[in-house]
Amino acid sequence: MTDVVTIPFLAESAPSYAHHDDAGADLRASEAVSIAPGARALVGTGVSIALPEGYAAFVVPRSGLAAKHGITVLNAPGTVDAGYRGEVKVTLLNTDLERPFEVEPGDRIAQVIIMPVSRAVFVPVAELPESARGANGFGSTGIRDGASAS
Ligand SMILES: O=c1ccn([C@H]2C[C@H](O)[C@@H](COP(=O)(O)OP(=O)(O)OP(=O)(O)O)O2)c(=O)[nH]1
Ligand SMILES: [Mg+2]
Repeated sequence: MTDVVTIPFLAESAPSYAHHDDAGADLRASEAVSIAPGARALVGTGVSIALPEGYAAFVVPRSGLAAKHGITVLNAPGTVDAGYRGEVKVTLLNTDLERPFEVEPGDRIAQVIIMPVSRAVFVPVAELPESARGANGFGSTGIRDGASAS
């Protein structure tokens, strides 16, 4: 394990890593919420953190909830700024159009990844340096090898 970042938190318990080498620490719901089919809900975690300057925390979905229940994080990755001292919340979306999803307090509903982030200085220029991709994007390379892009 390298680059251990110390993060002060306010709560009964911290986000927790299921394994020592996991990238994501699980966030627990602090409240019971029923999410109707196709609906979203802002779910509290009860946790507030103080990230060191130069870091951010990204709230991302758990694959098991996505694959088994159609639950995702609507704004993934949710961005927690270093200066944010409020409660970390998770915007869950129930993509299942038939079954509601029940959140109970303590349920591990999402995970948070702590990352160093660069601070940019945006500099206006007359033209940008050339690149192989240029302005191509949004499917320009296609999906299947050997087929023309569409
Ligand atoms: O999934 C998330 C995303 C954000 N936040 C908190 C921490 C973050 O620092 C703050 C603002 O997030 P963001 O910048 O994404 O939201 P905004 O809509 O731009 O709000 P603001 O105008 O407050 O920046 O909300 C969360 O708790 N969970
Ligand atoms: Mg913002």
